Amino acid sequence: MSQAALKKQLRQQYLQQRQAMPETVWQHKSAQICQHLSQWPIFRSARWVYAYRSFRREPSLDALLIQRPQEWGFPRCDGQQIRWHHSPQGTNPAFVINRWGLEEPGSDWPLAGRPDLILVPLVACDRRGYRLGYGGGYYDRFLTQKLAPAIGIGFDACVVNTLPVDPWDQPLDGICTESGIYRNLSQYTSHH
Ligand SMILES: Nc1nc2c(c(=O)[nH]1)N(C=O)[C@@H](CNc1ccc(C(=O)N[C@@H](CCC(=O)O)C(=O)O)cc1)CN2
Ligand SMILES: Nc1ncnc2c1ncn2[C@@H]1O[C@H](COP(=O)(O)OP(=O)(O)OP(=O)(O)O)[C@@H](O)[C@H]1O
Repeated sequence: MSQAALKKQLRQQYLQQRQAMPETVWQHKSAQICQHLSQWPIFRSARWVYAYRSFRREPSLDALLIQRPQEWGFPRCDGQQIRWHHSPQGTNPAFVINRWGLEEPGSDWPLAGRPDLILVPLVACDRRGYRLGYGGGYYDRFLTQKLAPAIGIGFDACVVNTLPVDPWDQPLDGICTESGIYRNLSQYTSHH
């Protein structure tokens, strides 16, 4: 099987597993992830945090977005690139639903500042920090800029020993799951 086909198969497997998660479990685990992040010094001292809107049962960061008067950047797909937009404070701008059904900032929102921390949604991730996403290569292209620590956000069930790696894959600097934050992924012991 080609590497692309293998990645596709793994992507389907992990997405199916995640979609089967009951909503209450998803809410509880998302809240745990938000709790870990909100207590993490690197998060607390970050001014600009690049985040995402939960899609297909990705961990929800809503509890943080509400709680923290931080400067948040959200991704908008513009051709092959991600553009990061700022959601202005004190207002509640309506996200736009894009062609995948994903919530994006409007193209007229102001651009975000340079990130201090990047929260990267995972489909799956391995102990070396290599991740599997939706297959668009958006984060791989963006993370080559190495603007800030990139922390994968996912549930324990999506962390595996090894994923197939392509030359363009950018390893993450850590992950946060419902069981904690792992800067050096070798510290991560399986929770499932
Ligand atoms: N919440 C969230 N926002 C995000 C991302 C993300 O992973 N999570 N992205 C991270 O990149 C970007 C969006 N990337 C995406 C890439 C592909 C598909 C998608 O659904 N693709 C089709 C076909 C894929 C294929 O060609 O095989 C599909 O899966 O059906 C969705 C989002 C930017 N915003
Ligand atoms: N730095 C880059 N420059 C050009 N193309 C890239 C780059 N990084 C990734 N790509 C392309 O993007 C696609 C990424 O596929 P892959 O299956 O690794 O995506 P993914 O990591 O799951 O997706 P995503 O990063 O969107 O979550 C590949 O077709 C690859 O050729």
